[in-house]
Amino acid sequence: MQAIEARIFAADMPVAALMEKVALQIAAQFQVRYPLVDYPQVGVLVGPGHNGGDALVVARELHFRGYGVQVYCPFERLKDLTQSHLRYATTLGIPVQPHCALADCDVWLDGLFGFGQSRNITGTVAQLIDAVNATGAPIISIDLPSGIQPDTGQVLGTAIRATVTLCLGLWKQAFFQEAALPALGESTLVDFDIPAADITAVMGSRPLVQRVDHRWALAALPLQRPLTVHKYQMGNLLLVCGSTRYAGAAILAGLGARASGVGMLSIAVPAALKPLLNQQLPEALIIPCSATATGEIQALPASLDLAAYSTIGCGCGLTQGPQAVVEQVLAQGQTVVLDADGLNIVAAHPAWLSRAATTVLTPHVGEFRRLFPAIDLADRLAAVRAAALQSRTIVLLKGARVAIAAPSGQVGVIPESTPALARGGSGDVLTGLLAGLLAQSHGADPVASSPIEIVQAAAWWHAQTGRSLVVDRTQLGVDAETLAIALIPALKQLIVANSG
Ligand SMILES: NC(=O)C1=CN([C@@H]2O[C@H](COP(=O)(O)OP(=O)(O)OC[C@H]3O[C@@H](n4cnc5c(N)ncnc54)[C@H](OP(=O)(O)O)[C@@H]3O)[C@@H](O)[C@H]2O)[C@@H](O)CC1
Ligand SMILES: Nc1ncnc2c1ncn2[C@@H]1O[C@H](COP(=O)(O)OP(=O)(O)O)[C@@H](O)[C@H]1O
Ligand SMILES: [K+]
Repeated sequence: MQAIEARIFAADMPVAALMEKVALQIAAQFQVRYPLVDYPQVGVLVGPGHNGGDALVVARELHFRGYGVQVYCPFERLKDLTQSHLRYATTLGIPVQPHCALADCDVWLDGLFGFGQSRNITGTVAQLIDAVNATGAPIISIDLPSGIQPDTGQVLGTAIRATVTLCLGLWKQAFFQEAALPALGESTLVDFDIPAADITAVMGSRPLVQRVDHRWALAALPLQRPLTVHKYQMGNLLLVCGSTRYAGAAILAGLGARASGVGMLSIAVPAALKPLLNQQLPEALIIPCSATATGEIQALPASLDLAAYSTIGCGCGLTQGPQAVVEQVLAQGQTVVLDADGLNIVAAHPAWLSRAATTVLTPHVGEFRRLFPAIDLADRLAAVRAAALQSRTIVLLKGARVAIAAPSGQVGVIPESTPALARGGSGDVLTGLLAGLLAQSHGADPVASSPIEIVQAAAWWHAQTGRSLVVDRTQLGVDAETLAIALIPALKQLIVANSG
């Protein structure tokens, strides 16, 4: 944004005019959300840079509209434009205080720091932030909550916990980092007509980090089958999963795969699980495998032709016993999705990931650390990209903001999700779902989506299904089986809601 802004100013857009244009929009949104009758007293936090300048323009507008405005500015040196706005506010009679003796305010406007923040916040400024947070009144942050590092989302010592954040122009990366989530509140983008040419000049035609939205995701799903297909052209998926100890993981991955619409589903499990799997998934071909005394897969049947499958999903509920099975699967020439114990096994054998075909790894943070111990997770987006580049695989990092990176360095983020998904088994559903979708992309459709687009679509669909279940069933009601069964009705709703 700094580079884009520099281009706009170099093209002679006056800095003050851009600030005015943006801040008037913020003032308008402020008045809609916090009308004068209910929120007559406004506290405005002003920083030394242009974030503070924005805040002062809003303060001036709110003053003219009849709000009681109190400005807090704990800085002596301000940028020139910010200083001008402060002088004018003072001449209008708006009270300005340096620090923390806070008046009773009904709502706060946070204009301390925006995208120019990088240093730790200390002293009076930190005290001011903590004191405002402690008031319990709503806080609107301009651009970013002050104290949030714009790229990594890390808290710089302390941070405003915003009720609403109005992000200006383009989403800053912090909005997709888990570290920032508690500070962001409801986040909205304020568009101020950045010329597309300036964005492209700085970011290229395709930004390296992108939000996965409904347009991308729905376009990547195989919603229209060719009229004359047969089942093997709509994906032939093999799941290798389960153990006596973790039988449910195999069922949940199977239910996820069912929702993908895959043409043919086979599931290799320890022989003892076959009746259970048959009962739960009557459409699937259950392949009984020899088992160890502790109920883990010992070996895949010698007669099983792994090359016949378009995709293999491996790892859910496997335990760490079947190492040779994971090695055998990765030695095949088709797309492999590796999850859970498949990841834990491969962490000790990274060379197995050197393969020509597509590999998708779906670690949560713990599995990620075992797989990529040298990669720092403080910046999740940078970390997932580094992992994809290092392993030459597609890496899906699970969590509150799922991030998916391809070996090209491209990263997609799922911006909306729900903590209701933080529950055993919901990852197994995702693995089955995305493996089933990937299997279909090797079918009859000549304009199939790329693997990363499909993985992103699966993660988006999974998260959206969680969100829609919360609406019907509260955050307590999103167990993994319910999630798997809800995938299709939720997809229907998503298609209807986003059509036209
Ligand atoms: N293009 C756009 O999107 C538009 C942008 N606009 C607005 O401009 C904002 C960016 O403005 P900005 O560049 O002046 O940076 P901003 O964040 O206000 O402050 C940086 C100042 O804070 C200081 N400072 C930093 N950390 C500190 C600390 N811990 N403790 C103490 N001081 C600290 C830092 O000092 P320095 O590090 O340089 O010593 C510097 O003086 C942007 O977020 C948006 O609100 C709109 O007006 C128009 C459209
Ligand atoms: N706080 C959260 N908010 C949103 N989604 C979450 C959160 N925590 C976990 N998830 C999602 O829930 C799923 C959990 O997967 P995983 O940890 O593999 O569970 P399991 O192995 O038990 O199935 C992942 O899709 C992950 O992204
Ligand atoms: K701010």
